[in-house]
Amino acid sequence: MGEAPSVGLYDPQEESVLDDPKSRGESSTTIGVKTYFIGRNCNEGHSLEVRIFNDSTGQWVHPVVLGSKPYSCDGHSAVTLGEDRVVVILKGSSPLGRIWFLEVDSNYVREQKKLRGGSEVVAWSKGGIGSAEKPIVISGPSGVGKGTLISKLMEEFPYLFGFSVSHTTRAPRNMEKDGVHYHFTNKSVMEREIEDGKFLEYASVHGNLYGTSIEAVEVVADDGKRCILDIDVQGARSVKASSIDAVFIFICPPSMEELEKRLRARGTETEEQILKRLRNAEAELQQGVSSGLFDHILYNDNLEGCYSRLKKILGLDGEVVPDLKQDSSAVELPSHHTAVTKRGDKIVLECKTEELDKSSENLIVLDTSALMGGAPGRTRGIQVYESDSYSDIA
Ligand SMILES: Nc1nc2c(ncn2[C@@H]2O[C@H](COP(=O)(O)OP(=O)(O)O)[C@@H](O)[C@H]2O)c(=O)[nH]1
Ligand SMILES: Nc1ncnc2c1ncn2[C@@H]1O[C@H](COP(=O)(O)OP(=O)(O)O)[C@@H](O)[C@H]1O
Repeated sequence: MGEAPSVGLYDPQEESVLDDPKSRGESSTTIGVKTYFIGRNCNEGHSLEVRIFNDSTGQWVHPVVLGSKPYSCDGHSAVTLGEDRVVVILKGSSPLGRIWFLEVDSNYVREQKKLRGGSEVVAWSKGGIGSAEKPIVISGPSGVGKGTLISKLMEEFPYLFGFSVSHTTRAPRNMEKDGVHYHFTNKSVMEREIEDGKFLEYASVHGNLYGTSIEAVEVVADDGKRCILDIDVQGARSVKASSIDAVFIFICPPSMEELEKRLRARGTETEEQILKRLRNAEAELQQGVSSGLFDHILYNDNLEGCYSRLKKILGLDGEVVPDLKQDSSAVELPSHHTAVTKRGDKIVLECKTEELDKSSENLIVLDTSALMGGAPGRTRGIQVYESDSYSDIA
């Protein structure tokens, strides 16, 4: 294992060590020959920045940083978890979540390194407490009724579901609003954002680019809702190959004639676009039905019947509608901790609480033994509980 460099802050201008990182709120954690320095950047709204010292080469590296960055005003603690990630626990007010993971050698990071010609890459993933419900991916040919079914679901259960607003380079239709139905963008901007690692998946569909940004899914999860993605079969395949664990649903038309009728009746496409969509529908249907990619295939013959079957799949057909909100029974993480230690899979925070003018110490345990997901999405499955003493923590 490499030794951490003499403590100090790297000055990108000077390429030299300046002062003690602790005095600037910077943490350092070592995995193998690399030490990861994580500290806030006051020039960039207090986002946490990452730089790496490679002990074997004696070089400092500024990695490509993927994912949304955490923000911290009051400091943080960092501990390694296995050989592939660092857990970062923020102090102070953190409306967007207190637990973050910096992946340094996960499958996703290795893939991204390869795509970027071997450059050093790290990726942030926000931590999710408890096991939030899986996102729902809905695919199917144009005009089959995906949007109609999703709208019905969102109208009936607005507090349970949130729609992942995709980016697209196609022109808006009459009634479509930017930021609501899609984020309308152009090809060069979207290609640059894809290059910057801002998208969970993207595909060229009917001659335009479409993609789901990491942020689109995060916004829904931050709202404590279950995310619905309306994406094509290529996008569904990318999501399936990623760390995101989702429910995959494919919607089929009763016949090609009925599909054509619905597309024409919608009246949103030109004749040329309708013909292109119908041509593409054949291949989509074949892949959707036979690829084994989808967990459920629904025939949208009669709308109400199809909607009922969709609700059944999602466990919404009973009298008691389940509370799909994120685990509300979880212990709240206090805004400050005084020390952090690691015991196997468990991270223990020592916290001081001030109540009725009395201060007491307690231990908050973050159990990471059943983590799921990870960058480019969330890392879910953290269990949080209180403990009276270290001896109770197995
Ligand atoms: N891969 C991918 N496909 C998307 C995304 N957003 C929409 N699509 C798909 O793009 C296709 C065309 O969508 P759209 O232009 O809205 O037409 P519509 O399906 O006829 O309503 C549909 O199959 C959508 O499911 C996305 O973010 N990623
Ligand atoms: N089961 C159905 N029967 C008849 N028309 C339907 C049905 N489901 C949807 N439609 C209609 O078909 C058209 C296409 O539906 P839409 O939801 O826009 O499809 P998609 O989002 O899959 O492209 C819309 O005009 C919609 O009202």
